[in-house]
Formats: sequence, C-alpha cells, structure tokens
Amino acid sequence: MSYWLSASTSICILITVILSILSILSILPLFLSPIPRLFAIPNALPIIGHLHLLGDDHASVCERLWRKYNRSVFQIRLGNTTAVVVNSFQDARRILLAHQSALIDRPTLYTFHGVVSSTQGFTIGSSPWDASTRNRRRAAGAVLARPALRSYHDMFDLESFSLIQDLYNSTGEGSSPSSIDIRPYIQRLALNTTLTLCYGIRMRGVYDELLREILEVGSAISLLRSASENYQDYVPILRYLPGNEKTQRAKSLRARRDKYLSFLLDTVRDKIRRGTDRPCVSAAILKGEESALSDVEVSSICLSLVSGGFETIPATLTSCIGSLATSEGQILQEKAYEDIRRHYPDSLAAMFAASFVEEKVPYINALVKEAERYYTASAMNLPRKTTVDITWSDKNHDAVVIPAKTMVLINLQAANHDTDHFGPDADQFKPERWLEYPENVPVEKPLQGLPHLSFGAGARACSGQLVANRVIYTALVRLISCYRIVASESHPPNTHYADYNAVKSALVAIPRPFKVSLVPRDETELRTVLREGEIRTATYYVD
Ligand code: HEM
Repeated sequence: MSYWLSASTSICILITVILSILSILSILPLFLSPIPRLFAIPNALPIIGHLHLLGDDHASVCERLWRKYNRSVFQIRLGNTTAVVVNSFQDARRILLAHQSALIDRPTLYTFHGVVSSTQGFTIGSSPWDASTRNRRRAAGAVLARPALRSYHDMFDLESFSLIQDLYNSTGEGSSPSSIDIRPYIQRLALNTTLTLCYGIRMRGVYDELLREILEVGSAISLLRSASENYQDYVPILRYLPGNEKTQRAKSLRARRDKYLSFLLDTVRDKIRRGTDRPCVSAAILKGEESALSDVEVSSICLSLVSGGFETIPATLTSCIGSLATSEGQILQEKAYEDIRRHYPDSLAAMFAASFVEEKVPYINALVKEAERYYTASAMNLPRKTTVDITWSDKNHDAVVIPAKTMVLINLQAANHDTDHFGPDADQFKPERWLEYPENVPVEKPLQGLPHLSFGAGARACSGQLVANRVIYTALVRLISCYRIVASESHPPNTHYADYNAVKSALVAIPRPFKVSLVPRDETELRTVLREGEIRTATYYVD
C-alpha cells in the first residue's frame, strides 16, 4: 500500500515539475524578448523562432494570433530577426501615419538584396531609405501623379480596348461562348501599362514570349522576398550549406532579368537613334532631359514600375471578376450595368469614349474599392524598418518602446477584414459598403481618410495607386457593359479572401485559376465599338 502511495506521489511530483518547466519555457520568451513589455507570441523555438508557427500563410496565422491573444500588436521572432506585427485597422493606420518618418525605412534581406538585386539595384519598394531612394521615389511619383494621368489616356484606351477585343476573338461569338481563363489577358493589360510608361513599348500578343518571360521571372523573384520561402535570410547558417539551391536559383533569375531589362533599354536607345521613340521614363532620362539620376537609378525606377503593377493589378482585377461571375455576383453586375447606363445613357460607344478619362460611375468606383480591400493583393505589405525608437501605446496596455532598426510587418489582410472597423460583414465581398442610396440611386459615401490599406499608407505608400485605380476602373466599365460574366461550373472561382490566393507565401497574391464565360449583352453594339475602337487605337502607336 505505502509502495503505491509513494509511487503515485512521485508521479504527481514529476508531473508538477514537468508542467512547471513547460510553463516557465512558455513565458520565458516574454522575459527574453528584445522588445521589453511588448507582448511576445509564445512557443518560439531555438534558432528558427516562430518560423515553424507561421507556415506559409503569415497573414492568416497572424490574424488568428491577434484574435487568440487579443493583442493586435505583438512581437515574433523570424530566426535571428525580431519583428513587430500590427494587425488591426486602427493600429495599422496609426503606426503608418502617425509614425511615418520613423517607419520610412525598409529592411534588407540576404537572398533578395544580396543576390538578386546586386546588378540592377533595388526596386524603390525594396530600398532602404537614403538620398537615392528619395530621388527615385520622387521621380516615380511625378510619372504616376494625377496631372500625369492625362498624358496616358491613349494607353488606358488602347490597353483596355485590346482586352475586350482579344477576349471577343478568343471566346467566340453567340450566346454560349466557350469559357476562358481571363488572367493572362489581365496580366498583359497590367504589364503593357507599365512597359508603356517606362519604355514606350507594348506586347501585342497575350502569349508573347518576352511578356511571359517577364511575368515568370518577376513572379519567381517575388517569391525570393518571402520569409517562408527563404529561411536562409533569417537562419544564416543555411547560406553555407553545400549546393545551396536558393542562391543558385536567385542567380539564374537575376541573369534572366538582366537580359530582358538590357533588351528593353537597348530597344529604347535604338528608337532614339532612329527618332521613333515615344515619350516614356527611360527615353526622357537617356536623352538627358532628366539628369539627376544615374543609369542604375533609371533601371531601378523602370524595374519598380514594371514589378509594382504586373502582379498587383491582375491579383485584384482577376479576383474581382471571379466574385462578379458567381451567382450572387450576377446581381452586382446588373447593378453596375444599370449605373453605367445611367451615366452614359446614349450608347455603348459614348461610354467607351469616356471611360478612360474619368472615373464617374459610383457603382464601379465602389467595386474597385471593394476588390482592392477584400482581395488584399499584398497581404503582409512590403516590410518596413524603424529609423528611430517609437513609443507605442494603446488605451489597454502600458506604453512600450519599439527600438530603432526593428522590422515592422503590417498585416494588411487582417486590417482590411477587421470587423471592428468594417463591421460584422467585413469577410464578405460587398461593394454596397461604399455607397448610399438617396433617391434610390447609388452615390459614393463621403470618405473619411483611407478607404482601406491595400496600398499601404504614409511615407512609403504605393506610388502607383492612381494608375492602378484607373486601369481597374476602365477594364471593369468596359467588360461589364459589353458582357455578362458567368462562372464556369467545372472551374469556378474561389472567392474566400485568403484562400483565393494559390501561393500564400508570395509577396503578391496569385489567384487560383478559374474560368468564366462572357455572354455579349448586345452583339451588334459590341461589334460597332470593336470596329470603332480598332480605327481609333490604330492611330496611337505606329511602330
Ligand atoms: C492594385 C494595384 C496595387 C496594389 C494593391 C499595390 C500595393 C502596394 C503596397 C502595399 C505597397 C507598399 C506600401 C507600404 O509600404 O506602405 C506598394 C508600394 C509601391 N508600389 Fe504599388 N500597388 C499596386 C499597383 C502599383 C502600380 C501600378 C505601380 C506602378 C506603376 C506601383 C508602384 C509602387 C511603388 C514604386 C512602390 C514602392 C513605394 C516605396 O517603397 O516608396 N504599384 N504598392
């Protein structure tokens, strides 16, 4: 009897000791954390920190951690790097705007900055803050500012017209056309927009070889900026393993990118020699009209504009079309069509002629904002780094100091779906949230501050948001007024705000493939605008 008693006592003691050790281990990171008193997520492992916990979908995991621990701002450890994650809309907006100069820097990463970017310089979005970044951001800002939009009307017209024309040619005529994957068409629309701005060059074919090479290399490079794909950035010992595949891959992508960037710049030089160049960023700089920038800075600006738009616009626009194509989306399409007709009552041709110079249909503006919010293209934003200490406080917790040189990750996906800010239906695609209906017609609700955080905010906010809005707006107005978009039954879209993304570890979302049928609303009217459009746009580009 006493033997059993002492045995059970020993087991109890053993369990108590194990539990005590475990609880000490779980709270230990709080005491060891480099940012004193800022809540640290438990269960960091030696060497890798929280990388195991984050998996490949950092935004959704951090969103769940926020709700689980009821802390919108917390610290995590990515291998050897401490990062502060900010989740709620209010906190994200506050840290980006109230501390914008303290957050103006961006961190450098071994694979992306050390290997990929060693030849053409960093893009603006991946550059640490210094005088060169300031000059490049200013130059890009001038090209992408509101007054400059006017000079791109031909381009907006041509590219959105080519979208409609090529879709028409690919899907066939009649009321039951074949279903199609729309993303490659939108990729060309987005890439041609920035290629025209930077080099005065566009690709005619949706499956053009150079176009596909730029897209493939660009997407692969964007994966090299992801924490979950590049443990060697945070666990340095991995860099020295023999046959390091990541570094080899980064070098081969760098070589492929250097090749097409040189080709594009050489083409502009050649056009300048022959006097056939078009006004664009690189021609202005090569001709000495803009002398403050070096060659590497010119390459960096062009690279920033090309890479800034070619994935973000397709992610947003393709997914929006996915939502419109569902059975619930049919109602949204009809409301949008009615509103387009209300503002352009005369004819489809009149609407076509005006749709690229103004953004005046409220329902389409609401669709654009909702698509940008709901399908947050860059879920974890481009990382930021503090330049000085930030004193951070909120009403529920004591003030903490986030030290200078800390990585700050703003969870844009979580902020854009924050029910405290957008209401209980934040997880639904609902353009109506941006509208009010006095006298039963849609009018845009007056905006108080930022509508959403998909373009970031503050001193390093997206430079291309006005161009992006116009491209998405024009494409939607034209598509919806020409076609009813219907989801394929065999390849339907995934419309969940996180799961629509096939590659969650990438810096910018890549929507899962789906197909739609495009049913012409009025075949005769459609053919008229196609004929007129062909004549009008033929005058824009004479190669
Ligand atoms: C729907 C389309 C787009 C989305 C959702 C988007 C999103 C973003 C985001 C989240 C950032 C980082 C902001 C921050 O750190 O706060 C960014 C930066 C940037 N974007 Fe965009 N973007 C889009 C389109 C474009 C386009 C079309 C261009 C150029 C033509 C562009 C050029 C840039 C540049 C140059 C930066 C770097 C800014 C800096 O670091 O100073 N973006 N974008």
